[in-house]
Amino acid sequence: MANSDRADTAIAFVYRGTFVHSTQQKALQILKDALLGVDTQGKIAFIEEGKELEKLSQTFGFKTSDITQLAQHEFFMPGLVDTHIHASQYSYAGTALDMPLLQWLNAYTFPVESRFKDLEFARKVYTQIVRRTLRNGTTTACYFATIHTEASLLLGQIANNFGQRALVGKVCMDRNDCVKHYKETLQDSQDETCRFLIPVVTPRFAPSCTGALLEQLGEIAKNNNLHIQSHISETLEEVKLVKELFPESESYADVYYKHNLLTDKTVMAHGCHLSDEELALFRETGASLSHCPNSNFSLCSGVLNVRNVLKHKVKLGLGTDVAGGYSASMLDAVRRALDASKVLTIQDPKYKTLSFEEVFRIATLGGSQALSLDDQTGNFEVGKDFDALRINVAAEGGPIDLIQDEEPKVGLNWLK
Ligand SMILES: O=c1[nH]c(=O)c2nc[nH]c2[nH]1
Ligand SMILES: [Zn+2]
Repeated sequence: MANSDRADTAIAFVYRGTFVHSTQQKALQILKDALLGVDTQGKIAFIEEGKELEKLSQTFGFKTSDITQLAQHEFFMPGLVDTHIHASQYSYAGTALDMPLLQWLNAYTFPVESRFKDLEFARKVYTQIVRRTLRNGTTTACYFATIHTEASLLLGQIANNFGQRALVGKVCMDRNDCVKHYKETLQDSQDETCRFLIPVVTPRFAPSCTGALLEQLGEIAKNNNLHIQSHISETLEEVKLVKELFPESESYADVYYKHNLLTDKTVMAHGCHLSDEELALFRETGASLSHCPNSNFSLCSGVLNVRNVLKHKVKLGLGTDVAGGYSASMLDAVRRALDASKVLTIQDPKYKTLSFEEVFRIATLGGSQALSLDDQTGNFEVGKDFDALRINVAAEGGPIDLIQDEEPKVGLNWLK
């Protein structure tokens, strides 16, 4: 939209100062002394250099006295996007990390998740996780809830009340031989997914679902143009199990593909052990991956080769994967993603370590692309929602000690 068209919308806020974000071309762009206007719908009306003030105030009809000036040590950045987090598992985050995935699910996860039929327990945990992630700078989250529809709806309501952009999935699973009461019938899983408002169709992962359920979920997603989320190729043991359970499929990715669950609105967590052929299938279908390094280290699952994912032009976001990941902070996910990349460089010195700037992009713009929300959020482009964090690196009692007279640097320590 041209500025003259945008001028028709009333301006609610104008900020002047430093803006840091990513674009397709630049992993990290620092705009110093920029002016950003937000319209009454919360959308970015303009972002231009400070020297354009006169022209902008005439075009958009705001007074210079209305401008909010950021302090020297402040900047705006886009809200962080957590592309994979289990809200229900927050109740035991930071504990129970002494087993690999399949055993961990049976010993800890399923028994805890089965408690979410109790709405008061659900309200308590879901309020805490939404509060905590918002405090950590996560303005958009793609949540797994549990198999319970009412509690999953409650999570959506709580996120909405706190002002967090949330995709919420009622978990679907009609196969669970370990905690026998924590599963649904095929019919219930289908009916409850349809009853759930704005659902993210959420088959837990292929081993928890029969082919019949995967097929129904693929149909529901297709008929209603819905987002889809699941897990894929997190551990080698899981890959082997999927081969046994779905012998007719060529690969793990093919299981989802055959059931119409790999689309341009799909986000799959992990993908540590995907082959190049499977990555090509992701690229072809427009499906994306959520890189969850804390979880991958904590459950000893594997190390995602992010360079290879990017080389295959697969959309990629970052996820905390609470509680396989012990931290609900996306800043932790950024740090772990860098660690994971360095592990690969240690193993093969020719591996080009990811830069901080690249991981910043994956945590913001990449996440919005992975969730197919990049028309609304992810960076400071005109027309998108103003979805931002105001960072003060010199905040009283904050975690950073500034060296006098130095220019503020963008690094890994602006948030606790
Ligand atoms: O990290 C994970 N957390 C889970 O809850 C889960 N379920 C299936 N696969 C999973 N992986
Ligand atoms: Zn997960």
